[in-house]
Amino acid sequence: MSLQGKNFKLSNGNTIPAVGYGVGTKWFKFGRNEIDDNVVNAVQLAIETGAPHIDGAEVYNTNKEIGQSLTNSGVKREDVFVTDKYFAGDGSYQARSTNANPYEALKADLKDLNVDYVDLYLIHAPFVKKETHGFDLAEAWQYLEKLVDDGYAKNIGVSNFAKEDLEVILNSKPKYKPVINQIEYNAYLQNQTPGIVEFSKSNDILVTAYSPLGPLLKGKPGPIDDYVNKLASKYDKTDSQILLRSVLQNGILPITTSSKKERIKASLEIFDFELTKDEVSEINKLGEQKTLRQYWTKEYSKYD
Ligand SMILES: NC(=O)C1=CN([C@@H]2O[C@H](COP(=O)(O)OP(=O)(O)OC[C@H]3O[C@@H](n4cnc5c(N)ncnc54)[C@H](OP(=O)(O)O)[C@@H]3O)[C@@H](O)[C@H]2O)C=CC1
Ligand SMILES: O=C1Nc2ccccc2C1=O
Repeated sequence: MSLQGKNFKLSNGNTIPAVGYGVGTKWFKFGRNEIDDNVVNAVQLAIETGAPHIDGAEVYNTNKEIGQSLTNSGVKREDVFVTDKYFAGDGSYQARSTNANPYEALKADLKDLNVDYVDLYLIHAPFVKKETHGFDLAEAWQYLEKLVDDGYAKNIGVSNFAKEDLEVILNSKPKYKPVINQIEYNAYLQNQTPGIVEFSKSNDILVTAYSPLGPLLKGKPGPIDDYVNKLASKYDKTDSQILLRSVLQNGILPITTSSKKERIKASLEIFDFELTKDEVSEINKLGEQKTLRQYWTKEYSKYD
């Protein structure tokens, strides 16, 4: 779970590149089934710029594009870390995996991704119910464990899980514990759900942060603006690099994205400087003055 160079070490001893490139959000194309060359080109650009970690999901409907970009770039399979996610759906999102269960879902996704295995498979959100899915959360987890045993996933984890959801899995005597909880995290949302960062860390579950640049993109004007900008001048970095670095120094892995080569490159150049402990604390402290939540608002904005 600790940062070692440009990787985090996971509780199972495996490693994960410490910055992820997302193929959801601006690339999300649920319901559009033709291959989108803009997405192929963007992911290819990211891989060719050196991004070693690609964050996809069935619901993004961009797995074929990821597969195409892996082929086009000629990158060796072992040199890129590929994540996929099982989308259970729920009341607020119409989308739902078209497959019967996570085991069948990943096997179908591997064909689109044109790979034999993924490095990480996540349950995209905890809204799995026996009545609607035919299996509960603990049983969903067993499908992921079987994917590990059968060689289709190297690591398994969860996303958007609250403490209670993690407890369901941890208390079910799992064969493998979740190694990751991917949640929305930025200076203005330091816990997607109450106490989730501390709870995840204390169970050796690495927190990964989606939408880490929220304060820059959706949070302005805001209480961290001037301070982040001052640090950017001090370290000769961009505001976004300061935000990504502060996420890392909170022991959390940032997942960002961009269509622009310079920004992709900048997102990978956050390992050659270090904020002081006080600077990270100050960003966190200033950040507490504001809340910014962009995803799963129907489920979680009750905590704001
Ligand atoms: N598990 C889940 O439920 C969720 C997972 N995710 C995952 O996380 C990924 C990242 O999420 P996202 O919210 O996009 O992350 P970010 O907060 O990093 O925002 C990325 C956006 O910022 C822009 N950007 C990048 N660098 C800069 C910069 N220096 N200055 C100004 N704008 C910049 C990019 O656009 P541009 O092209 O203009 O650079 C892009 O649209 C997703 O693609 C997905 O894989 C996201 C949401 C939910
Ligand atoms: O990237 C994403 N965009 C989304 C929109 C709604 C729910 C989940 C997601 C993602 O994971």
